[in-house]
Amino acid sequence: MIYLRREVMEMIECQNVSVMYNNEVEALKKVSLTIMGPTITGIIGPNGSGKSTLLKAILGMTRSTGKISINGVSSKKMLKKIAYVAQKNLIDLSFPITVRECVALGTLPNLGLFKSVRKEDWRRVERALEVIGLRKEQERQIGALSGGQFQRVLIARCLVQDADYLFLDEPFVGIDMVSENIIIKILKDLKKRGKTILIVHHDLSKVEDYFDQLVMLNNKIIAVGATSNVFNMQNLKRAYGENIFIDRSE
Ligand SMILES: Nc1ncnc2c1ncn2[C@@H]1O[C@H](COP(=O)(O)OP(=O)(O)OP(=O)(O)O)[C@@H](O)[C@H]1O
Repeated sequence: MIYLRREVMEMIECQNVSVMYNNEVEALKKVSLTIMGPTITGIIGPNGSGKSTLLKAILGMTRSTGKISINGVSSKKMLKKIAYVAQKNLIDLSFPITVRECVALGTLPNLGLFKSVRKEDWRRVERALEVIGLRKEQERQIGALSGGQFQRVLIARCLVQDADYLFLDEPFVGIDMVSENIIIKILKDLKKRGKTILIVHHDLSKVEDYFDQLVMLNNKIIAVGATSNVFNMQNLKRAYGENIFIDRSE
């Protein structure tokens, strides 16, 4: 059998993208960048530097000026191709839904209105639960999971959606090391399968292990490119200030 590798180059492009909240906070100032895929790209910068806003602007969740395109098409027309996991504190864990049902929500963007989840989709749900190691917990309510387990469920929902792009906002905050390692392994595997992954991240000690590319922000672009070119003291000081300290010890 001959396997043909997909040679389409994925690309996210922002040209002069600005976001102003309430006519007073300029969260993004004329941000221009190109993210080539498949890659795992980290978006880093201090608190309030516009990291989440950048994801939301690409997703059309916040009003922006400038031009944002994915593979040359306006990003708003590409939303079906993007799976998004918001910051954990924005998700209602008291919603009465089981792990299995939560993962199955990932099938909805590809279903027609009022259609129910198909048999083959439930098989994809089973496989995703297997990959994240939570098959035994599938009938549990999501509110009864640990933070790390819940984050894994959200990743499983993205796997089921089978989107080309994955946007994750602070996926590793407040989770255990086992879950973090499982998630990063899955993400590296997804990259090998051609996905382009954007992660808002704040733990600088992991940056070199996790990301091929970096977007360093401080409301404007400080640097963009390969992690080996961007992640240096000079850029870090420009983004975070002179007192930056990185703890690389485990
Ligand atoms: N909905 C909103 N209304 C008004 N201001 C907002 C809104 N969302 C974000 N901001 C402001 O825009 C700026 C950028 O916020 P954003 O959440 O994008 O930063 P961030 O880098 O993701 O921050 P953090 O690391 O703290 O999560 C901040 O000053 C924030 O207070």
